[in-house]
Amino acid sequence: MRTALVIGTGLIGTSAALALTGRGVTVHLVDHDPEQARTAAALGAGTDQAPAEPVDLAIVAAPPALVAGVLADVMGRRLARGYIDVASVKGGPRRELEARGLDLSAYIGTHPMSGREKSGPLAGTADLFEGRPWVLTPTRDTDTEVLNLALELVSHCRAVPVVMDADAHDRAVALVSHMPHLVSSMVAARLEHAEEAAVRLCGQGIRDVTRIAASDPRMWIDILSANPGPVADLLTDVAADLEETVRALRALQSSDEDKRREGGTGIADVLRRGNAGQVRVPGKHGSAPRAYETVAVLIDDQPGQLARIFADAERAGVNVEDVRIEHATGQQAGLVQLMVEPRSAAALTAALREWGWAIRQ
Ligand SMILES: NC(=O)c1ccc[n+]([C@@H]2O[C@H](COP(=O)([O-])OP(=O)(O)OC[C@H]3O[C@@H](n4cnc5c(N)ncnc54)[C@H](O)[C@@H]3O)[C@@H](O)[C@H]2O)c1
Ligand SMILES: O=C(O)C(=O)C[C@]1(C(=O)O)C=C[C@@H](O)C=C1
Repeated sequence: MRTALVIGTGLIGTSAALALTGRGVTVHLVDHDPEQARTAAALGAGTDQAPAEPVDLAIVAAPPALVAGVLADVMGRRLARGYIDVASVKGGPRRELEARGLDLSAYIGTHPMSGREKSGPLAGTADLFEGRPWVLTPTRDTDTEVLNLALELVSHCRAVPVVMDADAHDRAVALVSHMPHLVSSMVAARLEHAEEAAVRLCGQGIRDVTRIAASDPRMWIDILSANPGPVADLLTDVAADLEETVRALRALQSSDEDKRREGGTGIADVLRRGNAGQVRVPGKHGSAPRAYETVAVLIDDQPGQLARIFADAERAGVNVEDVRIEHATGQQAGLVQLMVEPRSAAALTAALREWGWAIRQ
């Protein structure tokens, strides 16, 4: 691929454009708000000048409800050899395009399974998709050349291509993205009117559970409106679990010993099933989750501290597999948790301690 056109230069469009530009592709950027395209261009994602001739691949990264209309427009103007969108839902946009009577041989619906709770070009990063699944939904009518262009994009973004049927995709993301998003919002909603004395105690647990609740509601209304059935079915199952759990907790309040035992069994059951589901969440690069050991380092909230820790880990010959940072409330300090292979943990701890880092258990 030599040239691409990104339409919608928000978080996803800018991230893809940054990755493509980094691999030598000439990327043209357009947005319904020209200021967003200018910002993406200023970040090094490409040029906001229109292409003089059709590009190899047009990537539509507009909000889900607008995707079919934008695609129909760019396909009608023959702006590219191949067309993809990156919307979080796949069945609806395809049906809308079919209803418009368009020839869809040059189109593939796609969905990178990576994002952030932040929107706009400033949130974009070239490595956003690295190691993440990127779903492609070709049909038997799809041009091979267009499928190859889409695969090249996925490869430039260092993502992992996964081919699926559009409706199967929508059912799958209802489980792994859309239902969890609503549950996160519902947990976060409990905090809206909570007492400050409670809210100030927020630790990492609630941060993990509520991060995605900070996402743009307009985008999520589009997503959920395009996939209501599968999400409602899953929430019905969650509601049944909630009911069981409330019953078990009430039983734990009982003065009757048998009832308390029953309650304990009910709670243990939901926690056990949670463990069993959680271990199925794939680890980094889609591989099976691995047990890493954590080396925890207390740092001052000063510029450059993180870069120095990573440089020291490299100096110690240890690969950091994952990292998590906890900011201590009201203090200029943070706890950096470096996840490493168990066999490297002792060596890294010793090296960092020797080089003056404050190691915490
Ligand atoms: N945010 C995520 O985590 C995530 C992850 C994977 C896929 N997606 C999908 O990617 C797409 C973009 O999401 P985002 O998070 O980048 O949103 P965003 O709000 O950051 O960016 C969307 C951009 O589209 C522009 N836009 C709106 N209408 C347009 C139009 N008619 N023509 C051209 N541009 C238009 C907006 O001005 C904005 O710059 C959505 O379809 C979303 O479902 C999002
Ligand atoms: O990590 C996040 O912030 C996301 O919400 C990303 C996430 C997800 O659910 O994994 C959200 C919606 C997208 O369609 C794809 C990815």
